[in-house]
Amino acid sequence: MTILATEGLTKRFPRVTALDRLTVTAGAGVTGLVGANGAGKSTLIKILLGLLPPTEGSATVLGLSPATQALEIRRSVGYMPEHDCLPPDVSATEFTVHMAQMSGLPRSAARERAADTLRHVGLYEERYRPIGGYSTGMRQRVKLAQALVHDPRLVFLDEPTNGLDPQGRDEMLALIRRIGAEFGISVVVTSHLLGELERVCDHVIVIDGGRLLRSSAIGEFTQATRSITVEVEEGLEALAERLTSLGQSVTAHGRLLSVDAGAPATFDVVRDAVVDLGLSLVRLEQGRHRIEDVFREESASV
Ligand SMILES: Nc1ncnc2c1ncn2[C@@H]1O[C@H](COP(=O)(O)OP(=O)(O)OP(=O)(O)O)[C@@H](O)[C@H]1O
Repeated sequence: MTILATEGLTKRFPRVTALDRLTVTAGAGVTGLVGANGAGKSTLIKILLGLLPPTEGSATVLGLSPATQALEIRRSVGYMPEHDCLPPDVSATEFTVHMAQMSGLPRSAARERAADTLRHVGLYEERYRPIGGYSTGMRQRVKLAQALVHDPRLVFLDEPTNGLDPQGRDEMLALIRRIGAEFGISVVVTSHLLGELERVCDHVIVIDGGRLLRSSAIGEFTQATRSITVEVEEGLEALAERLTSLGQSVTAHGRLLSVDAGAPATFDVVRDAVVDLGLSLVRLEQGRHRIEDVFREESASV
């Protein structure tokens, strides 16, 4: 089943072309939409929702046209925007019930759905507190709840991990996986980090400067870009030398080292080298790729 398709989709603003003849399709499941800041991700979502008209080209969402069937699309699609303007003086329950009613549910059904949805996103205990006192992570969950409350077939999540600490990010990613796997709702989720989407997506679309760079199943991405990122407080050069002498392929990116992880043992080799050299480890992560790395690989392989 195709959940979205674009054909030559172009959006020109007076000073910038945000989308440039984008032709892409995505099927059911969790799709990651990846691109650096300004790549055109939010513009694409807004066009798909019928909130912005394209300059040229066409698109469909769940087989519907955003140009002529935006209301039908909003009935079946949820949207978690990147920025929020949540009212500070109402509770998550009041807000989510209100959003459910806005999408056509009667009050009693809206209350029931809001309670269920808030429980699913992990906001049940705090649901009667005013949103003004919520942390960033809780606000993100309110935004997610309002996107899910009308039981959509598809949700667009625009940068849902923005502003979250590592634990909050992990929790949000786990929730996204559950939305796709347990509730059977298709998800399109944006991020500027391929590494975090790798963990939850079935398919990834990469855009750069409004153009399609790549669209593939996640397996093809991870094979092509598998690496380990390591950051130490001091002694990065010594670590790079040690790893190179151990036969590892190492690239420095400022304060970070990226190590090709061809073999499963590479992770242990890096950890042992850090310990042997007595370095203080800040970060050691598998499979976190900056989007720029994918761009480099793509242009190198052209
Ligand atoms: N309403 C607008 N008027 C003029 N330019 C705009 C408008 N909306 C977006 N743009 C420009 O279009 C380009 C793409 O923006 P968009 O918000 O779609 O990118 P993005 O990939 O979502 O990045 P970010 O994560 O930073 O929001 C940017 O150069 C942005 O400045």
